[in-house]
Amino acid sequence: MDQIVIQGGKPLKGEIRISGAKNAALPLMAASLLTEETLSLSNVPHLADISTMARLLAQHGVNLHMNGGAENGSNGGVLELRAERITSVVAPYDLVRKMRASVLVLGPILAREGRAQVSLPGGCAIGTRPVDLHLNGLELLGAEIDLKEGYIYAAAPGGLVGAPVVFPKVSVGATENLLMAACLAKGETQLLNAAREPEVIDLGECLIKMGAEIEGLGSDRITIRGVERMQGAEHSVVADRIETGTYAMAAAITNGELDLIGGRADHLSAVIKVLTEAGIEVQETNRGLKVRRANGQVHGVDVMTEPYPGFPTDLQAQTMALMSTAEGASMITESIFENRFMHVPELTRMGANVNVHGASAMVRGQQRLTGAEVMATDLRASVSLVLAGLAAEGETVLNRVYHLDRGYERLEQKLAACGAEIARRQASG
Ligand SMILES: CC(=O)N[C@H]1[C@@H](OP(=O)(O)OP(=O)(O)OC[C@H]2O[C@@H](n3ccc(=O)[nH]c3=O)[C@H](O)[C@@H]2O)O[C@H](CO)[C@@H](O)[C@@H]1O
Ligand SMILES: C=C(OP(=O)(O)O)C(=O)O
Repeated sequence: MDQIVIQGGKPLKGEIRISGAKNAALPLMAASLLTEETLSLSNVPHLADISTMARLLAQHGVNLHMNGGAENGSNGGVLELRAERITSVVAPYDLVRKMRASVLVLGPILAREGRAQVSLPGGCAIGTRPVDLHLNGLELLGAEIDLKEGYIYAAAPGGLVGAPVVFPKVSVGATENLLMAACLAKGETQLLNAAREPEVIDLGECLIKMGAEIEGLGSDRITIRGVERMQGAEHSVVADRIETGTYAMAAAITNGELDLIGGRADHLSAVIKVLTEAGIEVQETNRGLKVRRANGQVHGVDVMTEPYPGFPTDLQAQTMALMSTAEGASMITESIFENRFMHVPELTRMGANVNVHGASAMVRGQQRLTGAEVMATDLRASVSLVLAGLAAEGETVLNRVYHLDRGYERLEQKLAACGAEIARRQASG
C-alpha cells in the first residue's frame, strides 16, 4: 500500500490550479441517466470516486468516454456519457459500498425507468449517514419504497408525480436526488428547506441545459416543472471550493504564499471570514485567490460547521490542523456529522493539543508540531494530516493514502511544485 512522506517546515510558494469539484462531478455524472442523448462534462477531476461512479454507470448501460486529463496543469478531462438504454436498474452493493454518492443514481433511474434497485450505502467513518430523506422525498413523488436484503426497491410504474417536499433537515444528496427525479415527474415539485451548496446549483444549471424547468437554485425553495424528456448538453464542472480552502490553509499553516488559480471567493465567504479573523489574507485576483498570512501570525478563532452558506464540514479537519499551530485557543464545533473528529488522535500524536467534548473540540495552539507516522479513516481527516505534516518539524508518514485519492487530484505534484518536500512511496513490509 502507498504512503505519503513529508519533510515539514517548508513555506509553500507558487500557484496551484484548482480542479473541478468531486462533489459536483458525481451528481452531474448521475444526471446522464436522465437522457438517451450524450452529456458532455468538462473540467472533470481524475479521482478514485470519479472512476467508481464511472464503473457504476457503465454497469447500468451508460457508455463513457474520457478525453484528456489534468496532467501538466491543464483543465481536467472531458467526460462524455451516453445512456442510450438503461440495461440494468440495479446498483450493486459492491460498488455502492465504496462510495456513498452512488445512491444518486436512484432518483434518475427511478424517474426514467419506473423502477430502481439500489444497495443501501450503510454508515461510514464520519457517521451513520442514513438516506431516509432521499426515500421519504421520492415517496412523496409517488414512489413505492421497500427495504429488503440491504437493498432499496423503488417503483413508480405509472411514473413519478410532482409534489411539495419539505425536508426536515438540509441534505445535499437528498436535494440532488429529488432535483433529478422531479425533472421527469408529471407536474410541479417544490423542494423546501433545500440545500443551497454551489454543487447543487451546478447540477441544477446542467439540468436546465438538458431541458429541465427549474427555478430557485441557490435558495432553500426550488421549483421544478417536470418535462416529458431530457436532452444532451455540455457542461463544465464548477471549481472545487473544498480543494481551494484546503490549499488556502496549506499556505497559512506553512507561512507561505499561494495563488489558487480558478479558486472562487464567492463560494468560500464563511471560510474567508474565519481565515481573515485568524490573520490570513485572502485576496481576489483576476485568476483566482492569493493567500498568505497578513502579519506573520495565525490567531485562534471559533468555528462551527453548518449547511451552506455556513462553514463547510468538509473543511473542519483542515481548520483544526491550522488552529493546532495558531496563537491562542479555538473552539471547533461539528454540527453536520456526529463522528467527524477522527483526525484528533492523529493530530495529537503530532503534538497538537485538542480536547473533544461532544460535538466541540477545544484546540490550544502549539508553537510547533512534530512529524510522526499517522493514518486516517476518511478523506478530509487525511488531508488535515498532510497539512500538519507540511508545518511539522521532521518527517511525517501518512498511511491509507487511498482516502486522499478519492478527492484530491495530483495532491503531491501540486504541493511539490510549490516547494513542499512530499513524495509517495510503497510501504515496506
Ligand atoms: C458527494 C457529496 O456531495 N458529499 C457531500 C454531501 O454528502 P451528503 O449528501 O451525504 O450529506 P447530507 O447533506 O445529505 O448530510 C447532512 C446531514 O444530514 C443527514 N442525513 C442525510 C440524508 C438523509 O437521508 N438523512 C439524514 O439524516 C446526514 O447524516 C448528515 O448528518 O454533503 C456533505 C455535507 O455538506 C459533505 O460533507 C459531503 O462531502
Ligand atoms: C464526506 C465526503 O465525501 P462523501 O460524501 O462522498 O463521503 C467529502 O468529500 O469530504
